[in-house]
Amino acid sequence: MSKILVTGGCGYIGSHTIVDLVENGYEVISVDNNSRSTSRIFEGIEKITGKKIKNYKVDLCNFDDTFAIFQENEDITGIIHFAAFKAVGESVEQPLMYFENNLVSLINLLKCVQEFNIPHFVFSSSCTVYGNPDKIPVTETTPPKPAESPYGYTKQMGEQIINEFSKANAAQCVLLRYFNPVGAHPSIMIGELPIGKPANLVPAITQTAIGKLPLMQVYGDDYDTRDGSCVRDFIHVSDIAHAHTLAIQFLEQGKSTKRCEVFNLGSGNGFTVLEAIKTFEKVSGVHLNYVIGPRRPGDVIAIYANNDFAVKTLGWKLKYSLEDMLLTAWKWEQRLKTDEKFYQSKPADLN
Ligand SMILES: NC(=O)c1ccc[n+]([C@@H]2O[C@H](COP(=O)([O-])OP(=O)(O)OC[C@H]3O[C@@H](n4cnc5c(N)ncnc54)[C@H](O)[C@@H]3O)[C@@H](O)[C@H]2O)c1
Ligand SMILES: O=c1ccn([C@@H]2O[C@H](COP(=O)(O)OP(=O)(O)O[C@H]3O[C@H](CO)[C@@H](O)[C@H](O)[C@H]3O)[C@@H](O)[C@H]2O)c(=O)[nH]1
Repeated sequence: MSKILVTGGCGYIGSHTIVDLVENGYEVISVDNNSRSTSRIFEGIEKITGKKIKNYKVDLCNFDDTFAIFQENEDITGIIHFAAFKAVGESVEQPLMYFENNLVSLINLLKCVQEFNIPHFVFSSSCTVYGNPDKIPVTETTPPKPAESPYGYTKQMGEQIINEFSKANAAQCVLLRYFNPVGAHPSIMIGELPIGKPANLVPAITQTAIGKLPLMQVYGDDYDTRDGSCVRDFIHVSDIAHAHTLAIQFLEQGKSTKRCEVFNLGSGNGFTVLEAIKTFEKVSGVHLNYVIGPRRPGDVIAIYANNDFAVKTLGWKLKYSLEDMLLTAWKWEQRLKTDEKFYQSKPADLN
């Protein structure tokens, strides 16, 4: 059985991917220092899969501790690297913290890939590498634009580091560019746990709907789009998760013709912020308390994916609609309300 090391396994996308890997017969271990998450998420993973997952509470920026995980698990066949800081605004305020955490952890891992001859490496990238594209939908060959934030630079630099690494090493790599992952596992046993006031749209919607936030703002309705609000490609987190299993299978089956392959992971549909809100109101039956506010600096106006390459090459079939994404996110928010520790969570008391 293949053994996959998932970094950031307690996080939003990592936890959903662990479930998908286990359901597809993989043995999984996780490493997460819980700087942005709680290991309590494994209770949910265990309920869904019936499996206990071993997590190493290790900071990947610590090389010796990271190396020790590989010494203890010499049979690791692949790595899926999610662990990173991801808040765009925070990265503008604390750029060095972002460059250090996201790049040092990546380099430490790649050193271990080299040292232990790990054949397969999958990296969490982002459509942020396309910036404000001249033409939509974007394909994998759409030229990258300069990043809008230090966070964005860590993704662009991460891609470059892996590209160069793969030329000089035996490992084969896959870069997955996510669009806007939202929603929760259909079992509602795991989902997103934003820390503090959510910066992202869907947690802002669900927290407003449940009354945790009094009101939310739509950042701008004067863009050149069909209703004036920004356009995004929302994709269910479980569909994103399954693409990781397919990426590992693609590498294992020797189907990659390149040392480093890139895939867009989006639904291929663009919805506006106001359309997402209307869809939420329809599926939840809740009237959302929102106002139109000013534009948020740095926001991309409109982006969505051409996902043909992932669909054809990986055999990726999308299961979930925008309605499913918003309904599962809403059910998860309602579930969190019954668990005060999660519901009231701040970074320090998550663990
Ligand atoms: N969620 C999104 O909208 C989105 C979009 C595009 C790309 N991504 C990327 O996908 C990946 C996963 O995102 P997510 O939404 O699951 O984020 P998340 O914050 O929920 O999960 C990341 C996990 O990594 C852990 N971590 C961070 N630094 C670490 C370190 N140095 N050592 C060990 N563990 C560490 C955190 O504790 C957390 O559990 C990230 O690389 C993110 O940049 C996310
Ligand atoms: O309270 C809110 C929050 C968001 N938005 C708008 O909703 C859209 C989506 O915003 P958000 O959910 O923050 O996602 P993005 O800005 O598209 O960025 C996400 O998606 C990128 C591409 O995957 C990742 O790189 C980022 O890390 C991730 O935060 C944008 O137009 C925002 O202005 C609002 O109107 N009100």
